[in-house]
Amino acid sequence: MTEKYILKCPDCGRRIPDRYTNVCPEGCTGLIRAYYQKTHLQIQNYLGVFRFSDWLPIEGNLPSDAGPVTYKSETFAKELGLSNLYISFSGYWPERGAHIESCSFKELEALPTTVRMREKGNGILQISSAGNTGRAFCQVSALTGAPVVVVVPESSVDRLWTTAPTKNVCLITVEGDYTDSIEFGNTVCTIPDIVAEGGARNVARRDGMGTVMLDGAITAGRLPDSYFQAVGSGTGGIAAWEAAMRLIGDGRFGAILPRLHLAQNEPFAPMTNAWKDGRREIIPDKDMPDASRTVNQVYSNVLTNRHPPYSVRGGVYDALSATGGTMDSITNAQAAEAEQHFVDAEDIDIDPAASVCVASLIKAVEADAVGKDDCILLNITGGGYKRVAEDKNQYPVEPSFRVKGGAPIDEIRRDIESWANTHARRNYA
Ligand SMILES: Cc1ncc(COP(=O)(O)O)c(C=O)c1O
Repeated sequence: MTEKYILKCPDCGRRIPDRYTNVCPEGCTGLIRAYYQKTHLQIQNYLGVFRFSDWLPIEGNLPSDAGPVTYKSETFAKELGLSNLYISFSGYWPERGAHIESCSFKELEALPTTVRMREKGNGILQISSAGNTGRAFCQVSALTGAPVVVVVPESSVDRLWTTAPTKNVCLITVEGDYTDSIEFGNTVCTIPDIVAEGGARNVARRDGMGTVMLDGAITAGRLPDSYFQAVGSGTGGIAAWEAAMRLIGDGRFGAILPRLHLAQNEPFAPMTNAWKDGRREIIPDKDMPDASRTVNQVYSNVLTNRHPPYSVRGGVYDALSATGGTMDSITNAQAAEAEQHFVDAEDIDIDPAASVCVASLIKAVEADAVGKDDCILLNITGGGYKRVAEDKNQYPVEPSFRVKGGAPIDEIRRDIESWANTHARRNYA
């Protein structure tokens, strides 16, 4: 291999040229994966996530110090009786060197994705989000000037802010939930020059998230025995598995895949239900009955994806199978209690999704599902909201368009087209 990386389809094995390609041109459904020329990871002399450029599907980088930060826990670990608990924190906590100002690991996806579009694509990224992913892409747009179209439920609009002013964001709010924003986002992508970011299918997104596992293994000096994360789409779990396979190939971090412990939030836990039933398929009536009501009853609504990449080849089911993984579901009360416990011990506020993850660790410890001396990587996927508000200005992102209940895109198509025409060809950093 002479190129830095190649893309391959897991279904037909075909090698795919990267033109910001997220699906196999043969029509296969599996998740395309990136294979890197360097099997030995060398930390690059950049800041943040770009330190791991060897294993990111990009050539360049961005001047950002946002990246995952891993440290060995003392207080919380002691309270749980764990001797080897590593916390990977993706958020804002400058005292620990954590500088993700949009406060979640979604910025680890947004940074390399923006570079990949600049290098391999030729369009404006479109992102549908329950809030955190949208905010991450707005933040990267504020940093680089890259144009983005973000679609969120109206109720999430307060989550859309940046720490620098944005000039190239087209924010569209829709009446409804996360699924409604995904559906409207798909129609927005029928407009020329607007390109779906790709979600779990986007290798830059997965490998950006996979840097949590890389940073964790480098800090601990080995692959962890267990990895804990709260999931909505499960992309972070898939990414952790893929990164762990690369680390095994590197040879310096051990030869055993970490066991994935993924958690969802009751009463919306379709992947947990399917996995516990031993199924590769999610059966909507069985695994997420009354979804439009239950998605509004959870502690963390970023975990309410109704179409997760669970069954597809290279998806969550395969990641769990390969790692001997587990799936748990956490009640709102367990999440709230775990959050308080974590905040008191570690002294930083965390995202509700991270609280779900902390609760799943506590349950696993209580059930002896992990050993007291196991090397454990706890992915705190978001936090530091209070901390960032103390240090930084926060600029709300104002909606450009507000779409009322099920209104067709035709009413605003021309306006979005003209926005795209004025923004598509602007250069950005
Ligand atoms: C803070 C936070 N944690 C966890 C998740 C779940 O991530 P995944 O897409 O890997 O399931 C999300 C999704 O938006 C999130 O915002």
